[in-house]
Amino acid sequence: MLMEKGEIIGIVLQKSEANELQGLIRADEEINIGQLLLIDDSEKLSLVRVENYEFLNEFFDERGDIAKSILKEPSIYEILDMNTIIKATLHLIKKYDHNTTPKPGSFVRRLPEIKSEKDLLSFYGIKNKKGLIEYGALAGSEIPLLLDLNAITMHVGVFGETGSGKSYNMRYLIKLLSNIKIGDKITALPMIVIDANGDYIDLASTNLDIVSKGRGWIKRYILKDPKEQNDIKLTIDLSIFTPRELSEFIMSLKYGEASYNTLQLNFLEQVLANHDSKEYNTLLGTAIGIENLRNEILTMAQNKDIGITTSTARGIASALEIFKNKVITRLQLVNSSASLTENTLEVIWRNRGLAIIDFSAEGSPGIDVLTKQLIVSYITRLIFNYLTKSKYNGNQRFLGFVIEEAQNYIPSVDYPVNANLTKDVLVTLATQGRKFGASLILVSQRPAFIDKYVLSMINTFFFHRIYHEDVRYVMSASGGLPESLTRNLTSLETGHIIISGLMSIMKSPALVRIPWDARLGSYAGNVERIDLILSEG
Ligand SMILES: Nc1ncnc2c1ncn2[C@@H]1O[C@H](COP(=O)(O)OP(=O)(O)OP(=O)(O)O)[C@@H](O)[C@H]1O
Repeated sequence: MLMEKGEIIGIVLQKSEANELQGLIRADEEINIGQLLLIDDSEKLSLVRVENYEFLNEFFDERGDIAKSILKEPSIYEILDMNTIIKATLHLIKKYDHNTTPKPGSFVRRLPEIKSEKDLLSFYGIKNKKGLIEYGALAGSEIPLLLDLNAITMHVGVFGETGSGKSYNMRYLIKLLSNIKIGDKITALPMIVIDANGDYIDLASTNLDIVSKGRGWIKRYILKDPKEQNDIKLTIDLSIFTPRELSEFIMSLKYGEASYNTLQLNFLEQVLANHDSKEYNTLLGTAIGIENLRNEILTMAQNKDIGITTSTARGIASALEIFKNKVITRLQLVNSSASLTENTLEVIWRNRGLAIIDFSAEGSPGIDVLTKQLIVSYITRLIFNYLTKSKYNGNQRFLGFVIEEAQNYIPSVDYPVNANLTKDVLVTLATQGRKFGASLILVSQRPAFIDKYVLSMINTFFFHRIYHEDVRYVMSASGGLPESLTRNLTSLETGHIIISGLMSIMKSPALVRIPWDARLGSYAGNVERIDLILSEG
């Protein structure tokens, strides 16, 4: 390694288990679990991760006189401080051009200062940065973590409790994926973002320049009249769905998921199946079409041979009325010439575009979870169809699909949402999509509520601070996150993230900090200080 080495902050005491060292570190050194440090054994360098640490003091004996006098006499803290040291467990993750375990007495150093690209390459032991993007900085240093863009199709999870910084991280990732430098060119990964709370919509308006260097097409899809230049009214084409799926959706709107009457469901399915799927947009997408369908059903109920009662038919008719009010009259969601189609995906691809589907109360007033699922299901199908057709025609395409509040679309059995419409198609996209260039980026506050099978297909994890309840689940699903790191996930600071998995060139989990950038931080989810706002005006 050619670069300068970081400052000495401690020494290695002994080797404990395989790949684990015990070390002593200065007490005034700010270290964090998951942070990387360098071990210097007479110029043989190794990289280690802080797996655990504790403060030790030679006076520590709770029954001793000194302990008692500490409580009586605060000034003794100074003496105590002088005699305190950090004992740390360090996990070996990389040896630089040697194959020996650092001996006791080796120096523990901070990570080096990186002054040039050459330093960066030698730090990571690589020849060039092709396909790699710089992300944040390894904790306790200014060294960016390098992420392998080519592993993004192995799917990504961004998990953390409310307020842990997921949206900011996602905005940062979108910024990076919108400014990918390849040679002299700046390009971008084509992306569709399901924006649950309007945290990304400014990227299509006031903060467009953050993402526009590598992109030629940036739009926000909303469910109200578009007023801004880059706004598009979202409409979808129902002919992509089966009669069963549409019937389940319509009956669920009235009765709740899985609480509908199967007789009604089956009958509606049968009636829809009698029509050509091309008719669905007029039949279900217009007030007249729905009126005709209702009449068709009520008339059929008169015919005793058909075998449904008038009350069954009325139940269906009333569900259709609710569907009309919620989805057609209010949201005007259906149109045979939909505003988002496979052709749109081709436009997104060609322009390295970004489509933000705004589900916030402002962009889509009155939208419910079921209708969000219908839309996500529709988009997932478009993506799958588009990418598979392109690949079979010899044109490999790539598309990143960011889904916030992923538990609403691919819930685990413990989560009180069924998501019949989205779950299967998203599982298919996760399993097969990677071959065709689909990259799922799932964002959630509660990874424990995401379907285990889908979670097992995620190969890169960005862990923010998570809830205690999620720890066990995360350990089993993420595969390979060491126990002490996992336990520490519940107390991570906002802005600190443990990154593990295929995209991280480190290959081993590491603690990374993402710098705060005020412009990137100005978004809907950003919580203003209540005291400051109240004191204004
Ligand atoms: N890297 C960071 N450095 C400093 N502050 C940050 C950082 N990331 C986020 N924050 C702050 O933390 C707060 C919460 O961040 P953010 O909205 O991204 O959290 P979240 O996990 O998306 O929350 P929710 O699940 O409720 O949407 C914001 O007010 C933001 O200002």
